Amino acid sequence: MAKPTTDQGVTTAAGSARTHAPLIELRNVTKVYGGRVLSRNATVALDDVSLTVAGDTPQIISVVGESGSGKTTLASLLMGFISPTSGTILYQGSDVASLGGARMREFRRDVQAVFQDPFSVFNPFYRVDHVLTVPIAKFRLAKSRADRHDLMVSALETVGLRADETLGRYPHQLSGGQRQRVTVARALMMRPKLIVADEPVSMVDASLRATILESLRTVNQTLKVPILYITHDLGTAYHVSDHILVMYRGTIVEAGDVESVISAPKHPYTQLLIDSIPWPDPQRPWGQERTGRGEKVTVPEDHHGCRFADRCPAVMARCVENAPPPYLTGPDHAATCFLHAEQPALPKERLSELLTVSAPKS
Ligand SMILES: Nc1ncnc2c1ncn2[C@@H]1O[C@H](COP(=O)(O)OP(=O)(O)OP(=O)(O)O)[C@@H](O)[C@H]1O
Repeated sequence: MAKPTTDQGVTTAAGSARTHAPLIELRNVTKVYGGRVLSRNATVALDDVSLTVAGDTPQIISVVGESGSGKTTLASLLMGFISPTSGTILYQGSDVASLGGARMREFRRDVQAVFQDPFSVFNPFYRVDHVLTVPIAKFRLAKSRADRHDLMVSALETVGLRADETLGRYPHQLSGGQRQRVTVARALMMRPKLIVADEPVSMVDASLRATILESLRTVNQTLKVPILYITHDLGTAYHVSDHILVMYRGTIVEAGDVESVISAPKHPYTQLLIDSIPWPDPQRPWGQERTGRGEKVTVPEDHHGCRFADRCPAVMARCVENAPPPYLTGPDHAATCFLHAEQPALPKERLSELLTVSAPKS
C-alpha cells in the first residue's frame, strides 16, 4: 500500500495534482486560545502538530488523551471549524483558509462530523427525517422523492436502524443511542472521505455505546470510510481502532498500531493512562510503575522541553532542556520520549506514516 508522505503530490493550486494529495494535512499547526503564545491568558491547545490523513486507507484512528490535551481542538481544526494560530491546513493540497465556495462545499461534504451530543443536532420540533432531508437537499444527493427515501432507508439500515421505526418520529421518541446512529447515518449519506467522531459515545448509556461504535465500524468496513475517533476512553479506542495517537498537552506523545501501543506503551504518559485502567486481565497489573525512577531534576515552570516532564516518574535533566523528537520504538510505533533516544528519530512530520498499514523506513 502506498504510504502518504508530506511531499506526495501536494500542490497549493486547485489543479489535477490535488487528486494525488492527501485528503487532509496539518502542517506544523499551533492553536493558541486567549491571546498570543507568550501572553498570560494564552492556552496553547495544540503545539506544532503535523498530521496527514491520506483518505485512501479505510482505517480507524483513535486520538486519545486526558481532558484538555487538545483532542477537540485537533478535530475542529481538521474539520475547518476553527483556524490555526500558525501553520497550515491543506485539503487535497489546497489551503483550507483560501477555499472558494465550490471547493469549500466539497470539503464540507468530504469531511463529516459526528458530535459528542446527539441532542444538539436535532430540533425537537421537527421529525427525525429533517436532519436527513436537509443535507440531501443542500448537497443535491437525490434526484426525486423516491431517491431521497431510498437514500435515507439505506443509510439508516447501514447503521442498524429500521426506517419504519425511525422515520416519522420526533427526536424524543428515539433513545440516545438511536439518535446518535441517525447522526452517523446522516454523515454517511454524504459519501464522505473521512468521518471525525468526537467523543460520540460519551453522552449515551454504557449499554448503548457498543451499538454506536459497531455502526461506525460497519460504516468503516462496508463503505471503506476512514474514521478519526476522538476519545478519552482507551478501552473503546482499543476495541474499535487500527491505529492510535496519544496526546498530552497539545502534543502527540505516542503513535502507532493500536495493539502495539496498548500492549507495550513506550511513553511514560501512555503507560500511566493504561495502568490507571482496571483491565479485565489478571496478567496486567493495575497501577504498576514501569519506568523506574528518574533523575533528581528541578523542572522550571517555563522550560521548553517535554511537556510531561513535571509529572514524569522517569524525568531526566535533558527532558527540560529540549523537547524530544519521536523515536521509532518498533516498525509501527513511535514515542516522543528521550527514554528511547537510542532508537532512530523520526521527523514529527512523518509520524502519520505509522498510521498506515506498512511502516516507514527509518
Ligand atoms: N474556545 C476556547 N477558549 C479558550 N480555551 C480553550 C477553548 N477551547 C479549548 N480551550 C483550552 O484548550 C485546551 C485544549 O482543549 P480541548 O477541548 O481541545 O481538549 P480535549 O482534549 O478535547 O478535552 P476534553 O476531553 O475535556 O474535551 C484546554 O486547556 C482548554 O481549556
